[in-house]
Amino acid sequence: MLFHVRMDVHLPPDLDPEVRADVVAREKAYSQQLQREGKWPHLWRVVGEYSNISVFDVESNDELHELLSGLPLFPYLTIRVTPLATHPSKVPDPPR
Ligand SMILES: O=C(O)CC1=CCC(=O)O1
Repeated sequence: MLFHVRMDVHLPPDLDPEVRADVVAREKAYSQQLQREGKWPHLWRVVGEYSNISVFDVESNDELHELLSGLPLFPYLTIRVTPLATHPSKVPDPPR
C-alpha cells in the first residue's frame, strides 16, 4: 500500500542545540534504515520549507502509523497522510 505523507517540522527555536542535533541525527538514521528496507521509497524536500513530501510503501495503515509514530522527530511534526490508489489512466511500468 502506498501513502503520500507530508511532514512539516516545527523544532522550537529555543531547543538546546545538542538535543536538536541528536534528534536530527537519529531521524536521519531511522529514515535511512526504512529507505534501505524499501518502506520509504521517496523522500523529497519541499522547496523553501522545513517540510518533506514522502511516499511510504507498507502493508497496512497500522504499519504506517507504527513507523510514523516511531520517528524521532514525531513530537515536532505535523503529518498529513493521503492513501494512494492506482490511477485508471496510468500506463503500466515496462517489464524489467
Ligand atoms: O528534515 C525533514 O524533513 C525531516 C526528516 C525526515 C527524514 C529525515 O532525515 O529528516
